[in-house]
Amino acid sequence: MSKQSKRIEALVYHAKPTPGKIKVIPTKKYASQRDLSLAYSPGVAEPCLEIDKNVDNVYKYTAKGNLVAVISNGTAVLGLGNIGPEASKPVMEGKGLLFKIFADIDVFDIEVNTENVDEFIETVKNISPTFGGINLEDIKAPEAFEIERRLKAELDIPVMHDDQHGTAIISAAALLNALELAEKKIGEIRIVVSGAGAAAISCTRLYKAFGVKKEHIVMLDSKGVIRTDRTNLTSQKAEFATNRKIDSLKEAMVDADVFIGLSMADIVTPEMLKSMAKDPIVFAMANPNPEIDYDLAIETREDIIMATGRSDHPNQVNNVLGFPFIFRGALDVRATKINEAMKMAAVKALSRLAKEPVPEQVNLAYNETRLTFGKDYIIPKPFDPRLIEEVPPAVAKAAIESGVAKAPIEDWDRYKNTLMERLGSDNKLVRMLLQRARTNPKRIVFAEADQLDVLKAAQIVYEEGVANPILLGRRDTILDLMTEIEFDVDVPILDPKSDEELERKNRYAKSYWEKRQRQGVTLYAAEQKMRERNYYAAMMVNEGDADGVVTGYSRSYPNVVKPMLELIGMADGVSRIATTNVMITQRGPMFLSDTSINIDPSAKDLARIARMTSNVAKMFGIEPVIAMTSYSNFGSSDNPRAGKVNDAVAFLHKAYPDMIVDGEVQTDFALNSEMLQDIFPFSKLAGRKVNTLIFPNLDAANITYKLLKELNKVESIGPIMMGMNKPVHILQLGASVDEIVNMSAIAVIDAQEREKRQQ
Ligand SMILES: NC(=O)C1=CN([C@@H]2O[C@H](COP(=O)(O)OP(=O)(O)OC[C@H]3O[C@@H](n4cnc5c(N)ncnc54)[C@H](OP(=O)(O)O)[C@@H]3O)[C@@H](O)[C@H]2O)C=CC1
Ligand SMILES: CC(=O)C(=O)O
Ligand SMILES: [Mg+2]
Repeated sequence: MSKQSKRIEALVYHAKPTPGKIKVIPTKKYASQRDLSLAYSPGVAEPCLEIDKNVDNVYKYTAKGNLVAVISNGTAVLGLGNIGPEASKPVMEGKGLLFKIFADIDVFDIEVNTENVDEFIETVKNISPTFGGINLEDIKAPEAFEIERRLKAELDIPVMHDDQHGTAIISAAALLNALELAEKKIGEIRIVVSGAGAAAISCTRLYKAFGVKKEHIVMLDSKGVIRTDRTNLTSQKAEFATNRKIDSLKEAMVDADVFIGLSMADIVTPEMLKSMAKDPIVFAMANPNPEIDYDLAIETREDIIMATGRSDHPNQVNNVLGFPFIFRGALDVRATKINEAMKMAAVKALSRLAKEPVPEQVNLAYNETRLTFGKDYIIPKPFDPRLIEEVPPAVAKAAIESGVAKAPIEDWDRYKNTLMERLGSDNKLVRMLLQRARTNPKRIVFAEADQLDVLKAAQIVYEEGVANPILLGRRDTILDLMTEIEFDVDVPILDPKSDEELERKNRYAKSYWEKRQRQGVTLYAAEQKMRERNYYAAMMVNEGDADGVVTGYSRSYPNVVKPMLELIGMADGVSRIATTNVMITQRGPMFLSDTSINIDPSAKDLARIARMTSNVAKMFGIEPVIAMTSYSNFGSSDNPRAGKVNDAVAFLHKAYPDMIVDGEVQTDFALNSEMLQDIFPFSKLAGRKVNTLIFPNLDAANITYKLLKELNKVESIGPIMMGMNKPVHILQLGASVDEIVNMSAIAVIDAQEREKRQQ
């Protein structure tokens, strides 16, 4: 994507469909008059009085305990400088979004219109009763130091200037790991720090606390090397002034072991890198563009360990890895501060996590076969679900031990469970899916691209780099719609009904005819068939002109399945196709099968459906725990309908003893592990969290998934086709744009998986 189109993409992302990135959602019922009389006057007076009696009750009756203020005055926004409060708002909203998706913390972003330190402090103090914590952001040095120091002293809720401490924590964890790889001792390294602002000063202080020697540090600001003989240094800069008689970054870099960039883009040259010591460690963390381009640095030195603040290269050293989890831990024990012990605990947790085996889910999200601790993986990835399990408990423990926790945790297992559940209902899986598709996009045919929603989805997957769409349908309609939605790019458009691309169409017809000429198909009939979009799309995949198909938006499911089965067929060893839907529920992703194809599957079919669904769950990086559902429990009914499910279970237990599957079981027992454990302790599901439900027939599966979708507004991915010979994915009639986008990502990943298996 060109710089210009990235720019437009970013602007459109922020502008549409609703300006900005954050909104407020009520957490209580508000449907009836009764609800409103509780939510507001008169009912609301009761919690007011309770809080008036005891101010700590504010944590019990209001959102304070989970609410963080992200506050800036816009004086040091990323590496963009002093661009003012309004221009800083997108960054602050962005932090709000990250707090929410990574740690389920709610945020109000607050942009304050003052550069005066006293006024700023007064403003924050005056609004602090609303919040459980204060994240100061993008405030320039040296004012940032005084603002943070005074607010910490004067408020009894955690205050952290993230550019200082978040960055220090993440980069220290990465530095410790990089030094381990380079086999260098922290007490011996020579380090150059470019930048002497909020981030650079705090990072360097923390490195010193971990053992870097002061005499081994050279720090630079916009005026050059900070030397002891320079006049008018701030006290923070003076802390790191060097006795060495050098003037420039170029001189400082000679024989340095580590470069820390917290200044601005493109100030480091390849020559400077070449002059560094063996196995140099370079953290170029200026945002959005680093001190030296990642690729240039890698090309320049083979032995480099390189990190940037960006997400599009390995080793993203960015405070996003810290603030959500640090505040989570601090809020959960009602810490009055974020102190050194808590910061150190976060550093250690992050550094340790990078050395542990990476869960398959993370490999899948980044399309890596095996991420392992090494030069390209010195710090965990932001999408790693272990971050919320590991970092907040470490921070919370340190808060308790250092005596700043007002509500210490007693049951740590329970706490860890609540942390996991916090992320259960978000759309993490969808993010992972799109992220993974993006790493190796495939050519996907959209067989109904002349339908507005299908075309919109094709536009999104194109612009997000999820897939390379091929648009099939009436050319004029497609072109008109493309103009309407400003999808102004050069993607292939093919119209099966027209006589364009006759050579291709004839080729498909001939190939189709050759396979079926002894089944009564004439060449003429084959040519006619190729005018039909689904036949044409299927032939594109068969002939290797596309990697997958997404279709079915405007036709009934069976009408689309038929041509796909006829042309593409089932995969080797498969005797039945089926579908599964992934429902993104409060308790996490749930696989429901078979939602679209087999009306009344036999016991053997049910076993096959369970087996195929198990494979799809693994493709998502999820270890399947499967309940074979019914209206009865473990033989409690002798009706053949329940018996069928029981037989399927018996077959699976025998053929696949390692599969975690059991039943027949009612859905309430399946979903309530304690109840199951109490009454059916012998079950393989007892004490486990079921994530896959296999239904006894199509009625039950289809009704359940649609009910969840409509009544509970549960997001659904699918129906995902299982058992086809090629990546063909069929939408439900009238699927939404989001559903089509998700399905396209599935088609891409399906194609990626098949490619991997062939290699
Ligand atoms: N990856 C991450 O997670 C994070 C990255 N950052 C990045 O760090 C940078 C600084 O942020 P922050 O500390 O908050 O901002 P500040 O405004 O507090 O500090 C900026 C510092 O950069 C110095 N500087 C400017 N130009 C140069 C130059 N050519 N050579 C050396 N130093 C220079 C300034 O010098 P002077 O003192 O003379 O003005 C100042 O000391 C930004 O690019 C920001 O995006 C920040 C936080 C987190
Ligand atoms: C990441 C961040 O906080 C910054 O660049 O300022
Ligand atoms: Mg910042």
